[in-house]
Amino acid sequence: MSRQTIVAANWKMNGNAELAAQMCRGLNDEKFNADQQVIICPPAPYLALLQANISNSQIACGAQNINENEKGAFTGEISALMLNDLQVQYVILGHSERRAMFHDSTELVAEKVAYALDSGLTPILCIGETLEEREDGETESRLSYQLAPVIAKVGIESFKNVVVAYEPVWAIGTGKTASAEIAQQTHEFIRSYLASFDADVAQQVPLLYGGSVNAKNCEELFAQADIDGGLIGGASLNVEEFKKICQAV
Ligand SMILES: O=C[C@H](O)COP(=O)(O)O
Repeated sequence: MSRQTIVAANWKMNGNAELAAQMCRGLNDEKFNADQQVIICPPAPYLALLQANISNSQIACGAQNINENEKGAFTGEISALMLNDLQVQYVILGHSERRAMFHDSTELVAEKVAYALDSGLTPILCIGETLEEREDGETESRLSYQLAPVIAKVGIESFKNVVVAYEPVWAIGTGKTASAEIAQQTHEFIRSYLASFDADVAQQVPLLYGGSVNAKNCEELFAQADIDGGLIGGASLNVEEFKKICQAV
């Protein structure tokens, strides 16, 4: 079955109003494949600016995180309702930087995914192993450990509205991409793990690869059977390079 292909930009804490304007100018007139979605996830202050200036119906915006509460005294946080207000459709959850630096535990990520889904947002759920875990042969157990609480919380049916991004921590921002073979093997495992809950749902979930993807290595990665696109960090800060990546999927 054919799945939606997605190229998502995660600017992390980078970019400015000028990059937002350049990105809109550069991408609005691009022609993408019929089933393709492009998602730009800037820092929250630039969401409204991008939303207002994107005119291509295949480009959507995403946030990089939400709080698991509806509203209240949570200084510095943003809520799903605020994203609804701006008509933002996607939200990255469980990124390894948030798990490592901001204490987003697997249970908290599951809560955030549940809250995002309840609010009509589409979560881009990030999972991935460290280099040590890979070398110790723990990749699969780590990935299932990260997926299991989310499946337990929201149910496998809800994964029809979830995008999963596999991002090996050792490949993020390091210039060391997983080889296409390793990435495919791992994506195949993720799909088979989801299939152990529901085979039909597993076939529908877009699985993105993230970790030092650039205009040179993306084609081989995107050609793999279980890689449905990418979550792009550093290379998404350059409009021309990001365009090439979008065209390669
Ligand atoms: O969310 C994006 C990933 O962390 C990948 O970042 P990167 O492309 O800079 O390695």
